[in-house]
Amino acid sequence: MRFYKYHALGNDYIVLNPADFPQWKSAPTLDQIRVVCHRNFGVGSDGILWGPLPSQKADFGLRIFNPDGSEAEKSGNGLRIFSRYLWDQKLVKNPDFTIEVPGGLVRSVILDNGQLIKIAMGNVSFDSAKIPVNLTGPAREVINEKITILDREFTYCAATIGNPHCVLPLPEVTSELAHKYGPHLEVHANFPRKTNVQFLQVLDRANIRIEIWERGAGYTLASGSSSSAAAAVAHRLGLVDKDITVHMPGGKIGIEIGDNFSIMMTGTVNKVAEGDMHPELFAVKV
Ligand SMILES: N[C@@H](CCC[C@H](N)C(=O)O)C(=O)O
Repeated sequence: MRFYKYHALGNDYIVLNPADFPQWKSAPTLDQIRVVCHRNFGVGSDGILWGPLPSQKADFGLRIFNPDGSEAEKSGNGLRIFSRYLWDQKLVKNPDFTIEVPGGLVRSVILDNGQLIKIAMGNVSFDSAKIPVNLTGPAREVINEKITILDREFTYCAATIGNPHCVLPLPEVTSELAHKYGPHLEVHANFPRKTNVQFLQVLDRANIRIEIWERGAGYTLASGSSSSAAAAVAHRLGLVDKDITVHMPGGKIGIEIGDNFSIMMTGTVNKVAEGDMHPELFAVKV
C-alpha cells in the first residue's frame, strides 16, 4: 500500500494513487482516512489526496479528504502537492495541465522542476448562497457582518473559492486566537457546510498575515485556499492591492488577484517520504 508524503509550508498531505489500491474499489473509507492521517496511530497528515482519477473536463481528477474523514471541495496546498506528485512520478510530460476537484477546475504550472508551483485557483465569491452562509437570511455579499463567539464579538467576511471560508480582520493575530475561537466558528450555525477560518492582519498594501483553523483538520501552519480567501477579502475591503504575500506560521504564499476576483497562487512544495503502509495500521480504529 504505497504512500507519498509531501508538505507545502508545513501543511502536509499523503497522496494515495487509486491504481495502487485495487482492493479499496472506490475511495478510502472514513475509518481508513482517519487512521492514515492520525499522527500517533498512522502516517500522519493534514489530509489525503486520492488521485489521479478519470475526468471528463480536465487532464486529471482528484478527491481531497480531511483527517476527520470529511471531503473538501478544494485545497490550494493539496493541489500544489498533487501537481508535484504527478510531476515526480512522470505522469505529466507538459508542465502545464488541468485538475478537476469537486470545487471546480484548476490549472497548474510546474516551475523550477517542481520546487515551485503556480495554480490558477478559480474565482472567489462573497455570495451568501454560494458559500453557503445562513441560508435563512437575504441573499447578499457577506461583508463585515457581526458574530459572537464565547466572550467576544467579531466582524467577519465570508468567501468561497470552491470551499467555504470565514475571514476575521483584526489589528493583530495569534495562534491562540485560532485555537480558542476557530473550533467554534468552524461549526457555527451560520455555516451549514461548516467553514475554514482565517484570522487576518493586514501588514501593508502588499502583505497580510493569517492564522488558520481548518475545517475537518484543525490548526494548520499554512493553507492555499485560506490564503486565496483572506487576500480576496483584504482586497474587497480596499486594504491591499492585487499582488499580495500571505505570511503564515509555515511560510509564505504569493497571491495575484485578477478580474472578478480570479486567483493565481504560487508556493513551494517539499517531498517528505514515500513508502508502504503496513496492513496492521488498519487494525486500529481512531
Ligand atoms: N489545506 C487546504 C485546505 C483543505 C481543505 C479544508 N480543510 C476544507 O475542508 O475546505 C488548503 O491549502 O487550501
